[in-house]
Amino acid sequence: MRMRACADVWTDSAIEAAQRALIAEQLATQGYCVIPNYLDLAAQQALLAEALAAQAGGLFRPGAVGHGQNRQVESEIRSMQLLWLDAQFPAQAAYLARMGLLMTDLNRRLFLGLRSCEAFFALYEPGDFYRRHCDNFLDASPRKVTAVLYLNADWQADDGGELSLFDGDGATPIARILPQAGTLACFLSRDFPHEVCVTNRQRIAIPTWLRNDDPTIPLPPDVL
Ligand SMILES: O=C(O)CCC(=O)C(=O)O
Ligand SMILES: [Fe+2]
Repeated sequence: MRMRACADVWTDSAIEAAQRALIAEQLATQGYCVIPNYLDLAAQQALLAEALAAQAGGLFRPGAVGHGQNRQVESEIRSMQLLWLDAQFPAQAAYLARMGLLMTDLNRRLFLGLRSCEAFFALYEPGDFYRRHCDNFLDASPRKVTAVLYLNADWQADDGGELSLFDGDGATPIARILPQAGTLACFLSRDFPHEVCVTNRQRIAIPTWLRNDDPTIPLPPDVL
């Protein structure tokens, strides 16, 4: 039993290290990557259970777009609900810890200077969408890398809800990613305008930003 446990631990961390190396390589060469099965089934299901419990508790709030006085709930741009991750819950803590390891590795390989991470559950009900936008407009934002983890089992092409990535001028489609449970989509925040197409079924994701600002300066609680 001990041998077995050790082997499992070794295998898991070797897979994670290989995933981190692949993410770094593809961010360096093409600016984005898509990793199916980034999380194993148990970890996916634990995160989904925490998200659904929060939804049942009425903890999600409508998404808003913009900053400060321009901040608004803009249903033309985005229609969804969100809840910031909370490390008091074990599956969320494990996910954030894994993002911490990814940041460290990306810094070592690509010198990105990543220092903090923010992540939220995003809940899209049928008919919801997020029109084309950029997570880091004109490099003014500390968000350097966007990672999005999906939690939706058995997603089919006609369920809609794809993440579409566009080239820098926002005109040419580069990739369409199904929000399949366990898949991680990762891209340089400044370089890829993107949109969430209208979804035909409930769609839950964890958008995550890896940032290069100081984690000791608290983020305003409602900036998105
Ligand atoms: O859920 C996704 O696929 C992407 C979400 C997104 O672009 C965002 O929240 O900024
Ligand atoms: Fe985005």
